[in-house]
Amino acid sequence: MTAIAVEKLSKTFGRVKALNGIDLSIDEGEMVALIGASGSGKSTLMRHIAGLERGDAGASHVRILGETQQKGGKIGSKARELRSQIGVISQQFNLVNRLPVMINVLVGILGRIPRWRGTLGIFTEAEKRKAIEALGRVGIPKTAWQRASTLSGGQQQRAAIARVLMQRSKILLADEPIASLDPASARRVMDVLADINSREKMTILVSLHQVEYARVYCPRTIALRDGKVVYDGPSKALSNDFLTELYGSASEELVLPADLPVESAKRRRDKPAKTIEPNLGALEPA
Ligand SMILES: Nc1ncnc2c1ncn2[C@@H]1O[C@H](COP(=O)(O)OP(=O)(O)OP(=O)(O)O)[C@@H](O)[C@H]1O
Repeated sequence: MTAIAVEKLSKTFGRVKALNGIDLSIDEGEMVALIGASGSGKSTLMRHIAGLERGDAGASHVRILGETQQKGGKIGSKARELRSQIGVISQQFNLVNRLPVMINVLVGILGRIPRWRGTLGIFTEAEKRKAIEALGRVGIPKTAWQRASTLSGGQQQRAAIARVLMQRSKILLADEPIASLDPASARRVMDVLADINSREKMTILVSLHQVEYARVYCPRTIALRDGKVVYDGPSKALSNDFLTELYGSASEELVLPADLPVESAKRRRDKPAKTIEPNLGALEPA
């Protein structure tokens, strides 16, 4: 089934045409990179797919899992329901710093439990166990009772991914998830995304500045320039020469990190990731 289908989507902010007739289709279970220089429209496209923004009036149509999310600049009647099928992570992590990691992860189920329970922060033992499992899945089960603010950037991003796992959404939109991370943390986050994609079959669209990560982790890349799709195809076909030609002077924005050990990252991706089993007894609050 098609997870994300975008037709003729345009978005104008004042005089800026942020999106200019975008057409794309992503099947369920794909992991696709979205690349482009700063200002090319990546975040704007993500926000439209997430249902957070309406496109210009016209012939546009955005469908999520076969259902209309917006059409001709109007939000569809199923949009709210569809929103729960889309998990979003971003460069900013969006965790509540003063709360324990566990509570931040449990926020992922708020859409599925009675509102009063969410408001009072009352979660069942089974829900808490699931949250710890999700933290185990992203490799940081022992951080469950730490304040979110005490985690490193890479750990915070993995906690944000655990929250999406709790949400049980079918699609994950990751808007520059590794932009503020050092290379080692960035690789760990990308490993986790690749693992979730292969094991949960979660559809992932991940925007990246660093083309090398797209090459290593995503079989397919969609490239934007000035709000238009200028490339949609296999990531391995994206040579530096091709990108320099495609982007001209803007290709400097797509710097390839020299220190990404491509081969070892590939080996890691091919190898099934280890799940760290949580030690529940050791994780009770002090
Ligand atoms: N809310 C807004 N109001 C006005 N202009 C906007 C708004 N959001 C985006 N834009 C403009 O739309 C264009 C695309 O922006 P967008 O943030 O989508 O690019 P991007 O590819 O995600 O860039 P970056 O890699 O720097 O995050 C830019 O020219 C930006 O200034």
